[in-house]
Amino acid sequence: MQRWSGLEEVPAGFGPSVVALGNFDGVHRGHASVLRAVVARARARGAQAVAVTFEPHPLAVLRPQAAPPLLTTLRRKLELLERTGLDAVLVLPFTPELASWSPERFVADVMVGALGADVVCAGRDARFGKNGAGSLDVLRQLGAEHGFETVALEDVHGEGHGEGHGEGHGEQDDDGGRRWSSSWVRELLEAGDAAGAAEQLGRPHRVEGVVVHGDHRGRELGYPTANLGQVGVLIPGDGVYAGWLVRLDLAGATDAEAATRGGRVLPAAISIGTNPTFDGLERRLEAHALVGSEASAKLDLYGERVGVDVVELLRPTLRFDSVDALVEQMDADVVRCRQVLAAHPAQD
Ligand SMILES: Cc1cc2nc3c(=O)[nH]c(=O)nc-3n(C[C@H](O)[C@H](O)[C@H](O)COP(=O)(O)O)c2cc1C
Ligand SMILES: Nc1ncnc2c1ncn2[C@@H]1O[C@H](COP(=O)(O)OP(=O)(O)O)[C@@H](O)[C@H]1O
Repeated sequence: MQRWSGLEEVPAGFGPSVVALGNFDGVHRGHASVLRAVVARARARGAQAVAVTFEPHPLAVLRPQAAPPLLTTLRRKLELLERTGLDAVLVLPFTPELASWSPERFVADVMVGALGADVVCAGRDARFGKNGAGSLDVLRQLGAEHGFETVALEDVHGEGHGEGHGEGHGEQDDDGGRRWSSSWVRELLEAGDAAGAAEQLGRPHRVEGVVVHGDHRGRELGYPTANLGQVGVLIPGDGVYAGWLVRLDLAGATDAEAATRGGRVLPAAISIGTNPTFDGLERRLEAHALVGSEASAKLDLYGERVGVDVVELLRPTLRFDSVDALVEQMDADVVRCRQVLAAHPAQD
C-alpha cells in the first residue's frame, strides 16, 4: 500500500481511482466493511482504491475542546487500513489552511487533480471544505460537474448489535439499531467494556506507548508492571483487565530473536487507575506480563515501545487495607486472566 503524507507526494498522473473519504479512527468493523467494498469496486473497474484521511483529527484543529480521544495512532490506523486491501492512503495534514479550502477547491485539487477519481465514496455525515460546507449532496453536484460518480457509504452494524442500543444518540439506523461508530467504541471503552469494544473493532483496543519508570514497587510485590508513558489514544476506564503486551520494537525480529529477548506478544494482567491502595495521584496504565519469575528477572522493557491490547475487564480497581490483601487479589487476577486469554488468542 502506498502512503502519501501530502498532496505533493501523489505521483503525477495517478488514477483512475475509487476514493473513500473519512477519518476512519479506530478502523472498526464498519469502516473495514465499507473499505473492502471500495476495494472490490476499484478492482471491478481496473481502478486504484484510495482512502483520503486527515492528520491530526479535524476537530483537534477546529474545536480542540470538543476533540475526541482517538482510538488509533496514525501508525496503527495505516497498518489497519492496509489490511482492507487499499492500494493507497493519502493523509492530508489538517491545517487551518486546508480547513479554509472551499468544497469546490477540495474536490478539484484532491479528488480530481491529484487522485483522478472515477468514483468518490463518503458516509452520510461526511463533511469537507470550509466550515464543513461540503456534504454528500455537494459531492454529488461536484461529481456531476467533474464527471465522477458519488457513492454513499452505508452504515453498517452486525446482527444482534442494534437492539436496544443508541437511545438518544441520534445514530440510529433505519431499522432502529445503533450503527457501528468510533464514538460508540469510545463510550464502551470509557465504561470499561473492553469486550464490547473489541466486538465492534474486530480486535481489542490497543494503547501504544513507551515503557517508563514507575514507583519501583511492582517487583517488590512480585508483580513487576510495565508502566506506559504518554499515550496518544484513549485509555479505557479504570479497572483490572486481561490483555496482551505487544513489543512493537520486535516487529521486525525473527521468531528466534524475539524468543531470546523474552517473546514478542506476552499475555498480561493490566491495571488502569491511580493505585488507590498506595494513595497514588497519577492515573496510570500498567501491564504485568504473565511470564513467570525466572523470565521476569531477565526482562527489561524500559524505553521500549509497546502496545497493550485490552481484551476484557476482570474487576474494578479497589483500595485494599493492606499490601498483602492486594497481592492476594492479584494472585487471583492472574488465574482469571489466563482463563480469559485462553479463550481470546492474541491478534495483531
Ligand atoms: C493485576 C493487577 C491488579 C491491580 N489491582 C490494583 C487495585 O485493585 N488497587 C490498587 O491500588 N492497585 C492495583 N494494581 C496496581 C498496583 O498497585 C501497582 O502495580 C503497584 O503499586 C506497582 O506500581 P509501580 O509499577 O509503579 O511500581 C494492580 C496491578 C496489577 C498488575
Ligand atoms: N513480567 C513482567 N511484566 C512487566 N514488566 C516486567 C516483567 N518482568 C520484568 N519487567 C520489567 O520490570 C519493570 C517494572 O518493574 P516495577 O518494579 O513495577 O517498576 P516500575 O515501577 O518502574 O514499573 C518493567 O518496566 C520491565 O522493564
